[in-house]
Amino acid sequence: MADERLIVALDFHEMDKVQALVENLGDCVSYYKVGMELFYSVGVEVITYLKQQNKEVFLDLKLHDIPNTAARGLCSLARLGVSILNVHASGSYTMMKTAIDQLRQETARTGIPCPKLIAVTVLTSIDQTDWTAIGQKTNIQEQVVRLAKLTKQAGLDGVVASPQEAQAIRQACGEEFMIVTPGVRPSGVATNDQSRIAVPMQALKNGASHLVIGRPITAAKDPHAAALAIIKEMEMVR
Ligand SMILES: O=c1ccn([C@@H]2O[C@H](COP(=O)(O)O)[C@@H](O)[C@H]2O)c(=O)[nH]1
Repeated sequence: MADERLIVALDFHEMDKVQALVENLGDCVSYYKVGMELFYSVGVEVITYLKQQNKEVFLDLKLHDIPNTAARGLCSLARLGVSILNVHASGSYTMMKTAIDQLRQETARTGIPCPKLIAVTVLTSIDQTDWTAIGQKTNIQEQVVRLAKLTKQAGLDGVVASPQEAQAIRQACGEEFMIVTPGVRPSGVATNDQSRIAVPMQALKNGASHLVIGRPITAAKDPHAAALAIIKEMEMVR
């Protein structure tokens, strides 16, 4: 049976690959993430398909723009009926506050269910070398916690962060705050371009509310078996 804390990233650009994977995983996965590759290739069709399959959708387009543009973009995306949308926290407190206020007003006005809005802190692919090269002087964890607190103050529902920072965010932002963690790799599986990683059990122990996992499932020889093994590991932490 599905563990609602697992979100599988559908990083494909063809609908037939999406359909094959969703059929293969069946009832063991109830939540999918649609990112730029898939949405820019296929568009709304993939959201319609996943909702027809009774799946929840995290539409991961990571908006990063001036407050009005980001907020209006989110209001347009909310019409798709997805469960989670996101922005970059580095877009500023003002952008996040404008975004959540307008999203709540617009969904209340139109009767559309309001999606959760979360903010990306520091991408899980970024390591200390990348971090220093873009001119950052603080350590990554301090910056992640700073952005998580700002996200909470702006009124958003949670953040995207690495499992390595989940414990510090949980302490700073409380039990109700969503902590969605990509950068999850079962033991012995390729890390690919991820840097700040943890195994599924550790991510949950650190306080993650949801795990986003793509290639360890989608690129596995047997995706169904890979998903079941991850779910079994996750079930050890409740
Ligand atoms: O900081 C971030 C934000 C988003 N992602 C997304 O999560 C998945 C991870 O896929 P894997 O194949 O498990 O690495 C991917 O869609 C990213 O765009 C992230 O990895 N890190």
